[in-house]
Amino acid sequence: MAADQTVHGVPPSLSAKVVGSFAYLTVRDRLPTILTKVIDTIHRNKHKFFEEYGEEGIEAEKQTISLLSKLRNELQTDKPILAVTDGLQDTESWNQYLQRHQRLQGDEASVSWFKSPWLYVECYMYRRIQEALWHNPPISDYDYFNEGKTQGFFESQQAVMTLCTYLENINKSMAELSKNQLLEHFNKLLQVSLWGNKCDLSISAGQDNSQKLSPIDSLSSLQPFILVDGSNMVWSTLQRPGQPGKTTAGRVDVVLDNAGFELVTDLVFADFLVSSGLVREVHFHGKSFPWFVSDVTAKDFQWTIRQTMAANHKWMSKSGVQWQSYLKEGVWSYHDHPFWTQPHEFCDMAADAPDLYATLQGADLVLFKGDLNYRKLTGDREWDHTVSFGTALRGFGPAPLCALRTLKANVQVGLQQGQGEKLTSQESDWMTSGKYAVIQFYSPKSEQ
Ligand SMILES: O=P(O)(O)OC[C@@]1(O)O[C@H](CO)[C@@H](O)[C@@H]1O
Ligand SMILES: [Mn+2]
Repeated sequence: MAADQTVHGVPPSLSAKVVGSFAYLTVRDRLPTILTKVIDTIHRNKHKFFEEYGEEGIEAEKQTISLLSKLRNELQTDKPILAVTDGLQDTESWNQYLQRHQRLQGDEASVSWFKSPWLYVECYMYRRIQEALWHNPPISDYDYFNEGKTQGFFESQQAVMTLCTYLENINKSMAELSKNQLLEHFNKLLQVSLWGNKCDLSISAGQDNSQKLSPIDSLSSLQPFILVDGSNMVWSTLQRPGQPGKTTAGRVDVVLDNAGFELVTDLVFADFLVSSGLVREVHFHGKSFPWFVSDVTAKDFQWTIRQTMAANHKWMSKSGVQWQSYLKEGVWSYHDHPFWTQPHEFCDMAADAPDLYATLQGADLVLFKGDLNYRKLTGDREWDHTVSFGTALRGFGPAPLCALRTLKANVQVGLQQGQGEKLTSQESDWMTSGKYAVIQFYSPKSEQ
């Protein structure tokens, strides 16, 4: 697919080649800032590497920083995108993707940071950071974003306690709840998970943006900022009125986004789905290495549950213990397929990661958290706002799905006629401020 023109009705990819665009400002300003913070973090932890690995640790720190400084220079001087040179399992896939773009864009020189699709170069930066660590074994498994993710969790403690208390009050009266009361709690916790996505360290280039306000009390004031609300279709997808051979509750897959408070909101929602009997099992999908500053890795997932268990707060620790046992029983499971840390638009998944596509086809509902997932669902292209979500998905539809996203990039589809123009006239940055959100549902069945 040519990246910079409308072909067969598919518009161009967002790109930094458009001077002044959000993609341009991200590649010019925010990505170098994030990269510099990674370099500073590694340099600041030099003593830890020495304590743990002696001189080898010091040498590894030095070599890593030199590789990352070279990467930053490539980025800032718009050099050609280079092949990945490490031995990770997805190296071949990344280099095939590069060759695909080199064929599309004509030659190697034109596949550069400011001339290629924004989605590609932003994902590529995070993969090159991992490559630098991979080349320096003593510190290869160091998580250079860990400090920001753990700080985000600790700074949100008040909100976490409020949320776990709210969950406990629901769970202890679950048997007496009417269907309407259940629906009310469902909608509230779905929206808490939606707004948890505001806590994203990539958009803030690492600046703290933990949850300070009560996640429940602030819902009504946030309601007007939900631009598309498909909650009712999410709810009805989970009802199983005598579906042939499917009397038991279903399976929900959650494609996670950020660690910290957002992850807690996802765990609380998943707890409610199981404890209410709506859902039999939940599969969580995270990232296999540090990604977009605050995205969840396996270590973050386990750490967050352990921290919640160990909290000096009755309902937090009760929740953490429950979550640990869900994992042990297999009611919950955690997966981290390499595809989630590759640059592909999701319409490529069936071809490029058929095993993952088949896994998602086993779900009754797939929730996609956050902005990057939304960009990949819609291909990060310059769609008109009134194009339907189904059109933008371009055939991606392993199961009924719902995007829970606060808007932090200038791609948004499925709006009413005039809705985008009205928002632009009121607030020019409505697509990138993180103030607005969508609960956007799509079912492949509805298209048959
Ligand atoms: O997926 P998330 O965590 O909600 O957001 C990811 C993000 O911060 O990174 C990109 C900007 O650099 C945008 O996709 C978005 O702003
Ligand atoms: Mn993220």
